[in-house]
Amino acid sequence: MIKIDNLHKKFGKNEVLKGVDLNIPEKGIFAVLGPNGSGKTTLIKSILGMVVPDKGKIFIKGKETQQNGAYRSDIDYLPQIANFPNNLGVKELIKMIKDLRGVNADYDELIKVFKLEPFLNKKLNNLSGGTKQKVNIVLTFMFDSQIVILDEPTTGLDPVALIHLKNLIKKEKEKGKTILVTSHIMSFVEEISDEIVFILEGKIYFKGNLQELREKTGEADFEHAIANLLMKDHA
Ligand SMILES: Nc1ncnc2c1ncn2[C@@H]1O[C@H](COP(=O)(O)OP(=O)(O)OP(=O)(O)O)[C@@H](O)[C@H]1O
Repeated sequence: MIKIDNLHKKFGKNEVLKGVDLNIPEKGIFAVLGPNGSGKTTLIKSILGMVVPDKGKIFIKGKETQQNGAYRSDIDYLPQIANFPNNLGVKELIKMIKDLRGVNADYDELIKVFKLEPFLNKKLNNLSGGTKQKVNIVLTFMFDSQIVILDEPTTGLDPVALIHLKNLIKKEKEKGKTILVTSHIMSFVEEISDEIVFILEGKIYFKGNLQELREKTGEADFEHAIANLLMKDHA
């Protein structure tokens, strides 16, 4: 579904991606993990065409992304920091994004699940961080693309909203979607992920399922297994 060949990206002298090779098959939840600043968002933005790599190729469904931007309409994206226009109301924003995208959007159920009805006519700058994130989630999941990319989707969510988010992600996977997610919340990653993709020193240091991760690190506990990989950073 997503194939990345020898991807390089630097910002000034800061070499962030140093030859990333990655193959993400169809259907499943793939967690992109790594230390702060390791390049998770840079990798995601490269897939989305929001960062232009210095070298390397990205293929989505077999088609090279740099040659045709049309593939982007096949991806639903939840950004780490959503910069909403603050003077818009929630309902107006939802409608605006729907019209911009120009495809079918289904948001009534999502608004209900995340209990956003009381906020529909409120301006975005009057909302709490967690409520803004719920709006961010609605804007992502109201579409029905084959690929879903979620950059830190749990930020600011209360435990009830977190449960709804997890159910939503699992439900989307059952529809056959390919979901890429970054998060620093290990219990969340452990519960939802089929595979872990771990970035270290600009490359994919590990890719495999939870069992393979346990075997590689010798740690039965997921959080300790990830910490074990993270500590390789300081070796
Ligand atoms: N537009 C940019 N200009 C300059 N440097 C950038 C830019 N975007 C990212 N970087 C740098 O690239 C490195 C990787 O950043 P990135 O946001 O991809 O990391 P991350 O793994 O997502 O981090 P975190 O876990 O903290 O969210 C960092 O050192 C960051 O400062």
